[in-house]
Amino acid sequence: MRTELFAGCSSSVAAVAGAGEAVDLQAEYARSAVQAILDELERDLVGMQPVKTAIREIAAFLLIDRTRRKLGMTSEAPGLHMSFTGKPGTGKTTVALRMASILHRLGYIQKGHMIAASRTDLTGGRTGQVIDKAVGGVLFIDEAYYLHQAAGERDQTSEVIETLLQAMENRRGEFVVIVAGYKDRMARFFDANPGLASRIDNHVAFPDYTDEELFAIGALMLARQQYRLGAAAEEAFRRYIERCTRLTYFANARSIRNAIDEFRKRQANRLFARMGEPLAVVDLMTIEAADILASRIFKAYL
Ligand SMILES: Nc1ncnc2c1ncn2[C@@H]1O[C@H](COP(=O)(O)OP(=O)(O)OP(=O)(O)O)[C@@H](O)[C@H]1O
Repeated sequence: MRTELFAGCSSSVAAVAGAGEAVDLQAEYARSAVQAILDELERDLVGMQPVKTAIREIAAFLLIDRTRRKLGMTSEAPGLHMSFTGKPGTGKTTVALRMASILHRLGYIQKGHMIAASRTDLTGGRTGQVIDKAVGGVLFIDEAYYLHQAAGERDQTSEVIETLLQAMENRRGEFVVIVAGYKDRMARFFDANPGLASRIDNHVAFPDYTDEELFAIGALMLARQQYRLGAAAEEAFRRYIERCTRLTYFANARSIRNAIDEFRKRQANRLFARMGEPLAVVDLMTIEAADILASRIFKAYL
């Protein structure tokens, strides 16, 4: 039954030029240097296992596709456009940047840069210019559903989507679009824009971080800047996270980054008040519990 279905297709091994050759996938992989980016992703970003797995799978697919092409095997060009869904601060922009490097190293885009554009950057007849800038790289559109706006603005925004779709068609292979935003709003946006939805082949969901992951992200951010948490500060930071995640404007890792800046400022003021006393390196490095517990978050009724 299956052979009948495929009758007429030259899908036999012998039909491939160089069929006897063995492919050294390891060497192909090493040459692409994609492993380095995946390792960096693993090292620099806490948690996000489903995202890391999805990126690894996309990279594997593209590597195999490239290897097949090198051997002259036919296959349709892979769809490279992507959608990243998740709440604010879950790492979508950060991963999009890494994705741009992966696509570049595998030869799917010429330069590997990323242009981040919001609705304001794209409206007012500017879509073409933005696309020109993105050529050779990735066009990252955060909160893409704002392109689908209230009736009064519909003309402007539908023009953006039309221009984008035209460019995705006519300039295929020249740039990659990554649209990002909240999962439910993106789903509605895709429903309303089937033309765009049908051109996006890769969907990656970014989960919220657990409190433990947020703690590890904070510790990593501090260590990168040569700070450390004093013994009692660890507990204070955990309490901070517990409260922070309950705020309506909580934005995952971004809130943690802001918190760290806040702690650093308080530490600086605490040390400044000790003017005249000698300061040890460890003093300059240490965030104490007091630097955290003075946060407004502990005063607000939560
Ligand atoms: N898993 C992680 N480990 C370490 N740092 C992280 C992680 N996720 C995000 N960050 C850091 O948190 C900050 C916010 O991340 P990013 O801007 O990528 O989020 P986003 O999902 O694009 O947010 P938004 O949708 O609001 O733009 C960045 O400084 C990023 O490096």
